[in-house]
Amino acid sequence: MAGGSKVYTLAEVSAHSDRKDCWLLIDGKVYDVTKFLEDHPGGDEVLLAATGKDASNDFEDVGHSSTARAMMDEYYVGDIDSSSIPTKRAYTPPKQPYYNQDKTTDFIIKILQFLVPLLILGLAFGVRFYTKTSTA
Ligand code: HEM
Repeated sequence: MAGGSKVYTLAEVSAHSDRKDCWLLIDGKVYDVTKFLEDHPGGDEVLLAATGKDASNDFEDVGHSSTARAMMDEYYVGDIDSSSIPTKRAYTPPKQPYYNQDKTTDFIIKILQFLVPLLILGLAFGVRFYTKTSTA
């Protein structure tokens, strides 16, 4: 099958996912690699495993040569209807326990951590001073 300018949905591409009929979706283009399965240097299993989805990452991860990329034209049958590919879900931050945005209490705690030892020190000096003067 050659020279297709047909637009397929992901569901249509997914319908061709076996050894006798194997289509791949790579970079928005649809390839019928059925005849190439046995000749693929990476084996047929990887190609079959890459069916029914956007195989662009799988294809790129292997680091295919320019020769491999040139071969693709031969198997090109059409393009993908991009609206049929599920888009990545928007990032939703994980639910966190209540976060104290108001730093006032933190600030008060820090001041107290600093003041309380000072207070104790002052008290100790006060007591010492008092006991000294009273006994003198
Ligand atoms: C129309 C699509 C594809 C064509 C024409 C193609 C062609 C080739 C060619 C010519 C090679 C030999 C090495 C090179 O020249 O880069 C190769 C290797 C390989 N390909 Fe593909 N390939 C296709 C799709 C895929 C996909 C979707 C996968 C999925 C993972 C894949 C996995 C591999 C692996 C694992 C190797 C072996 C790499 C190695 O052993 O060095 N290929 N392919």
